[in-house]
Amino acid sequence: MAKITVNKDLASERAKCEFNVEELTNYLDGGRENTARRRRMEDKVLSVKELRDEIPEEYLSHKEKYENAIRKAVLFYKVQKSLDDPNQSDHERIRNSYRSTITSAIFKDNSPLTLHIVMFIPAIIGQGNDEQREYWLKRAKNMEIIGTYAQTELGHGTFLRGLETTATYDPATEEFVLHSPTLTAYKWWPGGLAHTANYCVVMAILYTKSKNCGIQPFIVQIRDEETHMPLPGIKLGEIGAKLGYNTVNNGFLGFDNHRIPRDRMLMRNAQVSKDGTFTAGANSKLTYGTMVYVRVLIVNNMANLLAKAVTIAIRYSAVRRQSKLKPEDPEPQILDYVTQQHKLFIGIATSHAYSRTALWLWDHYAKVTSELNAGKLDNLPELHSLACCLKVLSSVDAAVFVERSRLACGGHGYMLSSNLPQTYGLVTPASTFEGENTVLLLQVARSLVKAWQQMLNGRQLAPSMAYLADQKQLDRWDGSVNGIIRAFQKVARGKLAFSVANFEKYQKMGLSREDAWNKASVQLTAAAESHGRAIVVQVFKTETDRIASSLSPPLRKALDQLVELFTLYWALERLGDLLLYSPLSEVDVRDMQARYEELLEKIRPNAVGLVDGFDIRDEILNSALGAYDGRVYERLMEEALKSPLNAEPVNSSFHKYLKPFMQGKL
Ligand SMILES: CC/C=C\C/C=C\C/C=C\C/C=C\C/C=C\C/C=C\CC/C=C/C(=O)SCCNC(=O)CCNC(=O)[C@H](O)C(C)(C)COP(=O)(O)OP(=O)(O)OC[C@H]1O[C@@H](n2cnc3c(N)ncnc32)[C@H](O)[C@@H]1OP(=O)(O)O
Ligand SMILES: Cc1cc2nc3c(=O)[nH]c(=O)nc-3n(C[C@H](O)[C@H](O)[C@H](O)COP(=O)(O)OP(=O)(O)OC[C@H]3O[C@@H](n4cnc5c(N)ncnc54)[C@H](O)[C@@H]3O)c2cc1C
Repeated sequence: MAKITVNKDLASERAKCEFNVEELTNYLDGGRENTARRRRMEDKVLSVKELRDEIPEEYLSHKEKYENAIRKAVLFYKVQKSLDDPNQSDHERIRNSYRSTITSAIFKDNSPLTLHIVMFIPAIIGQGNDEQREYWLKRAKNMEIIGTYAQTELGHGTFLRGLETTATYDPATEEFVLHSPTLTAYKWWPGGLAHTANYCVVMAILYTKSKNCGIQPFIVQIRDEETHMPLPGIKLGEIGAKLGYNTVNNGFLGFDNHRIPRDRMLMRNAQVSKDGTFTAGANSKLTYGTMVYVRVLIVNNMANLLAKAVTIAIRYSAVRRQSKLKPEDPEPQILDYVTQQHKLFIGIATSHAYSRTALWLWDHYAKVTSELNAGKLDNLPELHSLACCLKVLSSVDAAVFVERSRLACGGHGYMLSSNLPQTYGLVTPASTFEGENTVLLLQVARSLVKAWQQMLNGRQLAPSMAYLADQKQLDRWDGSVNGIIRAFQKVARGKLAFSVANFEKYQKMGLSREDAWNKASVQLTAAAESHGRAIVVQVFKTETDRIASSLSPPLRKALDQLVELFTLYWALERLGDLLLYSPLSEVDVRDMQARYEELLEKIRPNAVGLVDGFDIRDEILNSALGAYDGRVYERLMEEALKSPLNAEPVNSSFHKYLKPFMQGKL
């Protein structure tokens, strides 16, 4: 194997690291064996030369990008399938894949098969009855059919009860007639819908016996299995170029009285019998289950994407030298500027916070799902609320800290060859898809207001909201991490009390419940956000304490520093709230600021070790700035030379336009 020459600054950073990087990687993976398994899988995928791009994706046309993505998606699927362990349960498979970022080595802008894996198959599992699962899952898992999840319409994404696509049952033929009555009823956005999928789960308003029976899922064939032509009565296309996700093949779909057999309604929850009788499910919101599942997965996805961005930015900051700290000294590494540490170390801590939270949430999701399967629905509302608030916080924080990582790389962060802009393109839509963030915060607020009323009625609250019933004053600020967590809970409680009071005040003033809710909604979403912050900080601390207790002291210390940094960062960001709702004094604030700065200093020697610990290979980082060897300038030039414009010394446009223009002939 060729010897790698590592940039000397990066090499000396690695020599400084106080803990064992491999131990950190094992901790993140959940054990040495998991690290080994992940690496074996990466080795195997990366050994397939055809999965690499010869021409960087960014220089392909829109059409070529899609065709290239499909070529790789098929090959990638086959390699992955050959590595699949059939003895793993679905729960284990997903949990074990939480640290896998290998998809990024193949697609800078995501795969056109994502929706098949992430939503189509889970929708069949969650919404199909036993018979339907038996038939459709086999076909979907063997990739005999490719599907997507078609819910959003041109006119409605958030408000599902406002969807316009109808599925009207015709008992004479025992068929549903799918129809898009208006342009705004067209399905719009589903990934893979344009040219990839031949089936999809369509969410439509069911009408039977002339009654609106709410939104129900239908499995609908949209293309011929042989020719791939759209079926009669189906209008399909691609929605066009976007900020990111350009290889995901998002599409539109319209129905012109398209008929499907009765057994294509996914009937795990609600059913329509042959004569058109509708039987409702135990809870109509079980139909929204696929979204809850993906919201849970998104938390982890955000942690992984942020780990990528911050790895690139930290390594670059160790290599890049700029300006002067002291006139007599050489230019320092930009990582020595405390402002740079302030920009980036929080990204490392945030990725850790959400990867711990994501695992905690996944286990909780699995527990509640098995309860739901046994007909116990009590914990569904709390799961919905948790999935909403953690999806919101993780997507907002990831977008902020990925963009901050990009900005921290100066001009070079603007280059596509840094892979930071594309990474931003992958995180930012998560604030919109699977439930627009404000809307989801309002769902969280709704559950909090309900909990508040339950508390006033002396009823027990769901565990994640139990702190609301803690009436004890926080009479002394002790500044400890646990003390700050309690203060965050007080903030959430105080903001909720304030927004409930406002909501009630507006109603007493004569506003309808709905108008009062709307008027109080800025405060309500702020309370929901604070509730989410309190949960993330607490889960990060308790899960780190629980899992890291067996680690070596130096690694334990480094992880505790990240937990403390994360806690202090948010305390300082939310000073106004803490001053309002906790006994924080000016002296305490100054103390926190000093501790925060000390922490940056303590983390500084470990910064490169911490991102090395994420163990994200160069092929996955896909970045001229972030490669392990730190050959930043050489790689930037190598990538620049790949620009098609550099293939010839004089471009033909010179002769065609520039020259005649400069000579006054044009
Ligand atoms: C298998 C995978 C394994 C490995 C992964 C491998 C490879 C992939 C690699 C990485 C991928 C990993 C992760 C994913 C990352 C990225 C994702 C990729 C692509 C994303 C593509 C995007 C897809 C989509 O966007 S699909 C469309 C999503 N749309 C939405 O989310 C719409 C949002 N709107 C709503 O949900 C609802 O309209 C609403 C806002 C909730 C309101 O609904 P409604 O009006 O009906 O309800 P009310 O407000 O009146 O509330 C009534 C009542 O119901 C309760 N409620 C609401 N929702 C739920 C629910 N879901 N569950 C339970 N209960 C619910 C609500 O709280 C109210 O209760 P109360 O009356 O008691 O107050
Ligand atoms: C990259 C990407 C991939 C996607 N993939 C899919 C897919 O595979 N399948 C699919 O079905 N959909 C998909 N979607 C669609 C996505 O789910 C919707 O965009 C999302 O649910 C938001 O709906 P909307 O676009 O209609 O926004 P809107 O609901 O119109 O939101 C616009 C604004 O109105 C505000 N607003 C709306 N309702 C309220 C309210 N009640 N109270 C306060 N404010 C409100 C929002 O906060 C926001 O500021 C995808 C979207 C993106 C960006």
